[in-house]
Order: sequence, then structure tokens, then C-alpha cells
Amino acid sequence: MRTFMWAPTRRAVLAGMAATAVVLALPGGRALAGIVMASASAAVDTLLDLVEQRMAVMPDVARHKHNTGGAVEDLPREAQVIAAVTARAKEAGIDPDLAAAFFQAQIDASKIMQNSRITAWKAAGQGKFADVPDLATSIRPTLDRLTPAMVATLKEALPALKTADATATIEARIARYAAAHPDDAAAFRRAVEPLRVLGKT
Ligand SMILES: C=C(O[C@@H]1C=C(C(=O)O)C=C[C@H]1O)C(=O)O
Repeated sequence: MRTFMWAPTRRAVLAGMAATAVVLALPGGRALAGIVMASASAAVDTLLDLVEQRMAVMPDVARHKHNTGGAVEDLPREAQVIAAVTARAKEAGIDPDLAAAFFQAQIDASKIMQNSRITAWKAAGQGKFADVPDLATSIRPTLDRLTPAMVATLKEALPALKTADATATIEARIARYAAAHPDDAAAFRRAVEPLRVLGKT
């Protein structure tokens, strides 16, 4: 998994080289369409990286709630997250319902990850964890920093997401994630489902 950066990443440089190759290979208007699609398919990979990055925060959320006995589900917070996403999507000019559905899937994935951990810890009589970051002042701000990047990348990825190639890319990533994180495979599948079906519509 890569850490997301706005500065040109190795992936962006490679995407630029791929786009250049497409320009050289194709005449006129098809060249431009090729550039757009090459950068959109790089954005699909970046978006999947961001989904993994958001999910990687969830073990700390679970540890915090295990320590405090707080409920996994916090509906007012979920409403705040979805409201922020919807506002960003409108600003970016993409379908707010699609962006909201994508984020609802992130939230569902988060709850799957938290519930499975907390259930196992309770069964094992796990005590309190040391050195867990605070939910309100540390973890949620981290999640909130990922949100605008995810909406912007969703916008960039949309032309590619509507193709069968992207569906194959997403299915390959599901398999890769499941191999690396078998206990969280169902959560990842849930997180990417709204993206996976776009290529099939
Ligand atoms: C991650 C949390 O747990 C749940 C998942 C949320 C999310 O993925 O944004 C938001 C609220 C909770 O229902 C949290 O409480 O912050």
C-alpha cells in the first residue's frame, strides 16, 4: 500500500509516460481520448490505494472503542462524513449520490473491521491496549484528511471506472487484498463494491 501524496508520485510519472506513448501511437482525437483514459486508469489504482489507506486506520478505531467501551456505530458521525462527501462531490461536479454510496461502503467496511476485532478481543478477554491514538483529536482528523483526496480521485477515475477493464482491475485488487489480509477480505469487498459495479452498468 502506498501513502497518498499530492506531489507527483512514481505512479503519476509512469501514467504520464504511458499517456505519452498513447499520444505517439494514435492519430488526432483518439490520442486525446487515450490520454484521458490512461490517467483515469492510473486514478483507479490510486483510489484503491486510498480505500486501503482508510481501512488501515480502522484497527486503531477498534482499539480505541475496545478501550473505552464505545459503540462501533456512531450514526451522527456517519451523517457528518456523508454530508462532507456530498458537499465535496457537488463542488467537484460529480454525482453526489454515487459519492455518498461509495462512502457508505467505506463506513460499512469500517464497521465490519471493528466488529470482528472487538468480538474476538472480548472472547479472548483482551485487556486495554496501550498507546492508542485518540478518536476525536487524532483518528477522525486523519480520516477527514483522506475524504477530499478520495472524492477528487473518484472524479478523476470515473471515465475508467465505467469500463470493463476497471472491473477486472478491482477484482484483481480484491484478490490481492484477500491474500494479504484474509480476515478483512469481506470488508474490502464491501468497500469497493460501488466501484466494481460501475463497469457493469
Ligand atoms: C470510524 C468510525 O466508526 C464508524 C465508521 C465511520 C466511518 O467509517 O467514517 C463513522 C462512524 C462509525 O459509525 C468512527 O467512529 O469514527
